[in-house]
Amino acid sequence: MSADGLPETFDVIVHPAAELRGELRAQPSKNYTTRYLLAAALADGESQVVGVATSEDAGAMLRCLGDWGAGVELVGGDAVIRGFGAGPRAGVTLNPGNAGAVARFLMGVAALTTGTSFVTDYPDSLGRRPQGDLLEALSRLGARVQSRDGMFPLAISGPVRGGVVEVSAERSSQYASALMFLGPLLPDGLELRLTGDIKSHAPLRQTLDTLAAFGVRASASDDLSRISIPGGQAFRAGRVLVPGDYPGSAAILAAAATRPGEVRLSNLREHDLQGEREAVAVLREMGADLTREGDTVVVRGGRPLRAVMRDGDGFTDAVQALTAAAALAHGTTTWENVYTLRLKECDRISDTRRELQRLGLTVTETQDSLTVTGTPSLAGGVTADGHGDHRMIMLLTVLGLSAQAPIRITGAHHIRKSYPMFFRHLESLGARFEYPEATRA
Ligand SMILES: O=C(O)C1=C[C@@H](OP(=O)(O)O)[C@@H](O)[C@H](O)C1
Ligand SMILES: C=C(OP(=O)(O)O)C(=O)O
Repeated sequence: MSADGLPETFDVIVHPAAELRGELRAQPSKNYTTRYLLAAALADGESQVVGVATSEDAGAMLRCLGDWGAGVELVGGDAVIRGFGAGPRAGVTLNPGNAGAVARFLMGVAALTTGTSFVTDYPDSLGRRPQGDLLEALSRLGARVQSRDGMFPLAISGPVRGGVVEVSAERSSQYASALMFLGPLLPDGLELRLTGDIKSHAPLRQTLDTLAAFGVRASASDDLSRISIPGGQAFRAGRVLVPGDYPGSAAILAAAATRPGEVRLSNLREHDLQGEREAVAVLREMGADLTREGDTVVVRGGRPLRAVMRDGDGFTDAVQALTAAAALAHGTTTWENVYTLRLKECDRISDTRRELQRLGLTVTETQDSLTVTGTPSLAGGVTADGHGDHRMIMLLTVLGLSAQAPIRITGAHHIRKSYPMFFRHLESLGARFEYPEATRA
């Protein structure tokens, strides 16, 4: 049994829910947890990260930082980190599990060491995601890199001095974020030139925000194509509070909007750099009744929804949750500029099309867009593949709550990558699930 009281691996059977009603506190942000933990480890001295996520990705970051020599202690819901400053241990093999952001951020910092190796126990997911753009930038800075065609397993050795370097931001913003954690600790700092059509601006701003929270100076052009980080700086140990998580909460909001009832979701601050905050506005544009009372979003669900047409890049980790709402709306929704969804835990364009078609929906895709025609009456009664992807599992779960017959989702334990209490949270709102033995690894 895990902390959520569920078996180690399981499928989930989602039963239709007549209504969802109650109050929840949004879980801690995934993106801020990973950033604050890393920044705390890069500081000399002891930092307190208050209210850290308990997901597998947070666990992966804690494990890797410990392996590199940081002191890691969990006290209640907080992490107390004794940092290694600019000196992570050399000759260590890190395993970031299936956590893309964790892997990339650590790969950047690895250039401080005289050798760090990276392996993953998710060869079919993280093992297939591209790392070449970051490896290229590191090697241009003078690091020695080895990889399997730009993918895991890989090895990185410094030291490097810094200077001007280009990095592509077309496939992921995580490569540039990785270099932003490295830059302040290099003698010459980094002058980053982000090339290509820059994707995921919001996480880049979260990285800048994190540097500032740890006393690191950095400046960026408005379009983020130039980021300047003076060298010879130190991360300043301190106490930081992790805000609520918008990407995971987007799935709760979508569920609440598509079922009758009333759900209050707290711990979602209005002024926040998480791009997935936009899920609130998108659901409103679809016709859902969402109001805000301070940090609480109140959803009065069950109103008919209508399709929208949106550039989805600004809220990349909420696209799948919002696709569930779109699949239950009148009309045809298109998410444009979402090519990078193909490079996440699964191909979130083609795999999503396949799963929605299996549920009887009309879905089309282009290289960088996904289009779904909604139906107010979803039959259900099928088994859908979770593709080992937490956000696919969230999407299918939201649909199951509105279907006429139960939906089984395979490999549903992968929800723990980012939102271990997802099913428990929905149960507290009145949803009903069964957790049979997993039929997918
Ligand atoms: O920097 C981060 O923490 C993240 C950046 C985004 O990735 P991309 O930059 O690859 O879009 C996002 O999808 C991921 O979940 C977390
Ligand atoms: C893509 C995601 O995470 P990562 O890139 O960190 O694996 C996500 O959380 O949806």
